[in-house]
Amino acid sequence: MAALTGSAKSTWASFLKSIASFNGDLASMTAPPFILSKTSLVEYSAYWTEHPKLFVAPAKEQDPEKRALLVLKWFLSTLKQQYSSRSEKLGSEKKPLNPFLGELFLGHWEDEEVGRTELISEQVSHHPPVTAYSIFNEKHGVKLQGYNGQKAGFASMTINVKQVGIARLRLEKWDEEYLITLPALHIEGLVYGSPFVELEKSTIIQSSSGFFAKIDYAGKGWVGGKSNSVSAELYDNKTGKLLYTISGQWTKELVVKKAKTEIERFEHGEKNPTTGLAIKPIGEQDPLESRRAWAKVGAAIDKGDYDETGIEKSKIENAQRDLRKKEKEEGTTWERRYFTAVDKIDEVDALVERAGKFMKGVLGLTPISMDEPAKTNGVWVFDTKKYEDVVSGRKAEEVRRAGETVLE
Ligand SMILES: CCC(=O)OC[C@H](C)CC[C@H]1O[C@H]2C[C@H]3[C@@H]4CC=C5C[C@@H](O)CC[C@]5(C)[C@H]4CC[C@]3(C)[C@H]2[C@@H]1C
Repeated sequence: MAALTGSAKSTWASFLKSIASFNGDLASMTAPPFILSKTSLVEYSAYWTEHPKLFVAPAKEQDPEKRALLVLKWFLSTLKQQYSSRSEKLGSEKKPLNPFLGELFLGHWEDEEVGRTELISEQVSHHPPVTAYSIFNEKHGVKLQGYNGQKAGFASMTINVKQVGIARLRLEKWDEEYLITLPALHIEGLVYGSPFVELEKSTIIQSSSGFFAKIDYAGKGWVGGKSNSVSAELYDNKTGKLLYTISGQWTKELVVKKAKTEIERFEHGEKNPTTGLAIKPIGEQDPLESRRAWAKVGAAIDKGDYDETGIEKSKIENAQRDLRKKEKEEGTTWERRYFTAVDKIDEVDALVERAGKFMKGVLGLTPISMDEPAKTNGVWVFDTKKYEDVVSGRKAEEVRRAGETVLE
């Protein structure tokens, strides 16, 4: 985005002042119009699998060590989509719409090689905002599910965001599960009115077959480093041996090494184009589906009519307030359509413990710990029974088959 001029500059300056008194809830901030996106945060779950072939590849590999490397490669390939695709498309990071409780984003990717990969994303909590998702490719038995929220702070003209929640990848064919933690990030470029995401600190991937990856993130401020730098190490839990490293920039090229020898380079962008997500035409969507629910707000944002944006947003927010009031009076709570909150997930706890032992015992690092469930109003799991009820009830197949528009 070109440097700000005129009124945009002054509104941005007052916006920056307002962030300084920021209370930690990103969604509550009223950002200047030009930074508003018409995309709701509930859509961001789709960034996990815009390369369906990479998502499914581990299921086809019978060697567990190579499978763990393929999962690491897939994970690293999602970072560019998750954290820099909006800057690339729109010129800077934008502020997503704050999803209302129960908001849905449903779609699928059709790939000639790996078939259909289904996406279900639901805003399972509004205070604090938490999105839960389930993404699965039945044909290859690959299932990703997870949930996430954000704890944000503001310091020296930077918004610091810690992600709460986890992602879990399950490979049915190998009866294998991977625990994936989420990177911390901060928003740079605020002072220029051109915000973008930089990742920081580190995350891990722990596989139930005994492989552990540690992924370190850094930006250009880092020892002569470049922006969007990443360095990952894949270990064998049993022997403690370092098997592979993958390093480079998560927005550009990554180099895979076995021990010290380079064995592969891979990158994204034109060489590895993403697959378009197919969603139902708005007219056929459920009223809770994001693009239908926010259609009038999106149209107002497209027109640049910020008064109308505000009016249409308030209609949605007031309807939500009335719903919450009614539930309170009736002593009911909103029925999540696809997800259920539980206190704990035994498989996850086992992977957290295994990772912690390896980090402390072999790597001399502070073990990871799970966020308290209260931070995300529970630990959210995809409820297959609820899903099947919806599918059978809705005969979703026929509706889905009726012409779909593939997005850009
Ligand atoms: C609140 C202040 C404000 O509006 O500033 C405007 C600026 C655009 C900066 C703040 C917004 O920046 C956006 C970046 C968003 C994250 C991007 C990617 C992901 C990964 C995804 O898997 C989960 C969600 C997450 C963490 C997004 C969370 C919301 C972020 C931080 C937006 C900020 C409001």
